[in-house]
Amino acid sequence: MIYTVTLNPAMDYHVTLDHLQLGEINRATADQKSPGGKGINVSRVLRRLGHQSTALGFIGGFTGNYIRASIEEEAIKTDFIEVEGDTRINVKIKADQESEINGVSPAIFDKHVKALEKQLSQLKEGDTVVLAGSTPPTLPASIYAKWTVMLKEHGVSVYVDTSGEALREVISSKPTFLKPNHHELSEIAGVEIETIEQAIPHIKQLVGDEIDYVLVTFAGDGAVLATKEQLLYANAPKGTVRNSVGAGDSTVAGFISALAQDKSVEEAFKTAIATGSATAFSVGFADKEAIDLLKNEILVQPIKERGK
Ligand SMILES: Nc1ncnc2c1ncn2[C@@H]1O[C@H](COP(=O)(O)OP(=O)(O)OP(=O)(O)O)[C@@H](O)[C@H]1O
Ligand SMILES: O=P(O)(O)OC[C@@]1(O)O[C@H](CO)[C@@H](O)[C@@H]1O
Repeated sequence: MIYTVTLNPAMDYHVTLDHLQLGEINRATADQKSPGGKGINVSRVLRRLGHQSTALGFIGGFTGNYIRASIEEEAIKTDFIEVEGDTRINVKIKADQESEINGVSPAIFDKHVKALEKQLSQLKEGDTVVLAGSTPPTLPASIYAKWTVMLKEHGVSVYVDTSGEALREVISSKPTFLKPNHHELSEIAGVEIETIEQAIPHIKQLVGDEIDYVLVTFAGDGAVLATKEQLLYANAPKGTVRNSVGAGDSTVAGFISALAQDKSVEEAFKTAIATGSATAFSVGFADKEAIDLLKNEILVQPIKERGK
């Protein structure tokens, strides 16, 4: 079974306007709400790719009810822990450029964490868990690392997509899969990384730290996937970006989907990038038809390192 964990879900409120004028009243030309948070997005894209998953995490209040109802409507299983405060609202502004204001998590207490840990402790060999998104400020940044150790001891594959301190902390717990974008890789490495060439030693270091799959995305400039045996590059297909919210989550879902169908690592990488780009080129999330079409535009090739 596949489980996604979203500790800090959100009702995403997307507003479109021609131009954002700070310090003025801005009037949207369109708006839309959607259930969000990285793990929840992974569950939604997995569903579109034909896979069932159970969405776990903390939800509360009217926004929490909205999230549960909307994703259950998409036939996604949920087993959320209820918290007292309202799940946050994240504002996604699409004007001349994209801007985001992510809200604050409701307080999460020990009893909530214990309830989630009980669920996670029941997972078995062969299960897959996605730990995705920010960790609420009332929880230690080491929480993903702690759970990764416990889950891997139970034979569970652990996919992690997070940022900041939680990302730095999780590396030593050896998750199965890590998906930093190049800005997050810079944070891990402590140096600015702008090119694939600059990224390679740091990506190899993560594989050396015994992470099975390290997938680093460079938005429209392609991506690198490293395993112990392979170092691969994939181009990103060309297209008009309509919405980059959830593109990274779609990448994770595409990778899991292909491996769940016993596809090769190269095919999983190609599916991951096609799924990420199909979402970037869509108004909402990618659908399977768009993903399959984009796969034809992606070439996965080994990276030849200088002097080797
Ligand atoms: N300009 C683009 N052109 C084509 N594909 C894109 C573009 N931007 C993003 N993507 C697709 O989305 C994937 C993830 O993008 P990115 O590197 O921005 O990761 P991220 O920051 O985790 O994403 P998110 O926007 O969800 O936070 C890329 O690997 C690519 O497949
Ligand atoms: O604040 P976090 O947890 O880092 O990210 C949350 C978020 O921006 O990520 C998703 C897109 O990846 C959105 O649905 C959601 O609003």
